[in-house]
Amino acid sequence: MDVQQTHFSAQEIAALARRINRPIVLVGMMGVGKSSVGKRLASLLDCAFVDADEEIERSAQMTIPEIFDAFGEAYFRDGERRVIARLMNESAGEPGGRIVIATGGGAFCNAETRAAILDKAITIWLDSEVDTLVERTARKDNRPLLKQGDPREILAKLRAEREPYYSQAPIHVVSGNGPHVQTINKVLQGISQWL
Ligand SMILES: Nc1ncnc2c1ncn2[C@@H]1O[C@H](COP(=O)(O)OP(=O)(O)O)[C@@H](O)[C@H]1O
Ligand SMILES: O=C(O)C1=C[C@@H](OP(=O)(O)O)[C@@H](O)[C@H](O)C1
Ligand SMILES: [Mg+2]
Repeated sequence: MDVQQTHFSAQEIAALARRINRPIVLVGMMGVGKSSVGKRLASLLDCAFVDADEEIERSAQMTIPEIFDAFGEAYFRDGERRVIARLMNESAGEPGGRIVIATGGGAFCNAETRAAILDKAITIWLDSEVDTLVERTARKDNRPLLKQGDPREILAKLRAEREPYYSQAPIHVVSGNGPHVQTINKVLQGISQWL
């Protein structure tokens, strides 16, 4: 994403990037935009981007649906916990400690993972209405939890169950139906105000 598309000047974004001295971690429901917003945010801040789901797939040499199919959700959650612990530690090696990490939607519900992220990162809860989550998750067929019944019911139930965890993040950004840049502007503003 180009700086020109945001509400910020290149100088303002560079100055903000210099103030960031630890990982930025995106948490929130499936389809809220953690992966796609995270990638664009990292490119604007000129730092590395890691998607925890992709890391799990890379180390298992399997896709997430294949992992769920072959070994079940508990196995996936264990891998997810270990991968995020590793990413939180490795981020110290990035220039200025800056890196953007997109988590999978369930990761922040694990107490150990949540404590590590809250302790070491700038944590941003991306949040959307259920209708938006339904529409966005329907675009890709790679979320096994949504195959277990009606996706809208599952998303609404998980969103309500997980809100007590997500709401522990110090920065809350609502991602509406507009383009990515609208969410990015709110994220940049949220980080700037919180730092
Ligand atoms: N703010 C946004 N505006 C428009 N589309 C979005 C936005 N955030 C995400 N999307 C789209 O929604 C879908 C799911 O986004 P993704 O980043 O994979 O979410 P997550 O990683 O949180 O599950 C993708 O097609 C993505 O391009
Ligand atoms: O919410 C969840 O429990 C999950 C979210 C997915 O990631 P996204 O949030 O990036 O879709 C992925 O980790 C897995 O399918 C489980
Ligand atoms: Mg994702």
